[in-house]
Amino acid sequence: SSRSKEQRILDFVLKHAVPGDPTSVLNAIDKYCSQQEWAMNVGDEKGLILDRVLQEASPSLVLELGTYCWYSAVRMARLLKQGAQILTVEFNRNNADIAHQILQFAGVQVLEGSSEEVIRQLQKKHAVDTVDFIFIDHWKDRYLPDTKLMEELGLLRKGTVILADNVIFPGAPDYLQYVRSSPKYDCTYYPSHLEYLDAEDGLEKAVYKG
Ligand SMILES: O=C(NC/C=C/[C@H]1O[C@@H](n2cnc(C(F)(F)F)c2)[C@H](O)[C@@H]1O)c1cc([N+](=O)[O-])cc(O)c1O
Ligand SMILES: [Mg+2]
Repeated sequence: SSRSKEQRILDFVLKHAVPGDPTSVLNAIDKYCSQQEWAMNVGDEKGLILDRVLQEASPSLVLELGTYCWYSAVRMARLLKQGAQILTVEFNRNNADIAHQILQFAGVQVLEGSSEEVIRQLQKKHAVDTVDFIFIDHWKDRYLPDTKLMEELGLLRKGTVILADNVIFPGAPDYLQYVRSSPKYDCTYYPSHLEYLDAEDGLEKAVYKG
């Protein structure tokens, strides 16, 4: 029996998507979450902005904070160049377990962090030097502390792109204020709407100037 909403999303994907076809996985999740049960995926409207900003950056290493049901990991991985990788961070095991099946189903390969400490372990455990593209979509009060931590650990290089979801709703006001007023970032706001709803939301791109 399906216990959680996330399990029901997985069931719908396994039933309606085409194995190895990541776009069909995205379409299935968007269909389910817009018609049956809302869920906090970045969604198709903001997803198109994510697609464009990601392709423009053409990253070799992507870090995602906040895996949830792997919608954005699948969305990004389907556009990566050969050999590029995604490190996505999720610490709520059942989310990660449920969604892991979605990932394999979509034929997408990503490394998976398992705790908030992953950021500290990136350089040692994952042999990461610097990150090229970061998609931040986890707890909104963690956006700023985690960005500052990545700065302090030297994970950002000149040109690293940080794209943050939900800067309007639920909002990350301290993060927005910080990147927009810091001389270390060039910021661009992309207006959009909350996934599957009409409420205003948007993505903020902050390019690290090194
Ligand atoms: O709260 C929202 N998102 C929070 C998302 C949270 C997800 O990120 C994981 N995480 C938390 N910390 C880490 C890390 F990285 F530290 F390990 C990973 C959590 O386990 C959860 O799966 C949200 C809410 C709304 N909404 O409309 O309410 C709309 C949205 O698009 C949203 O993203
Ligand atoms: Mg979000």
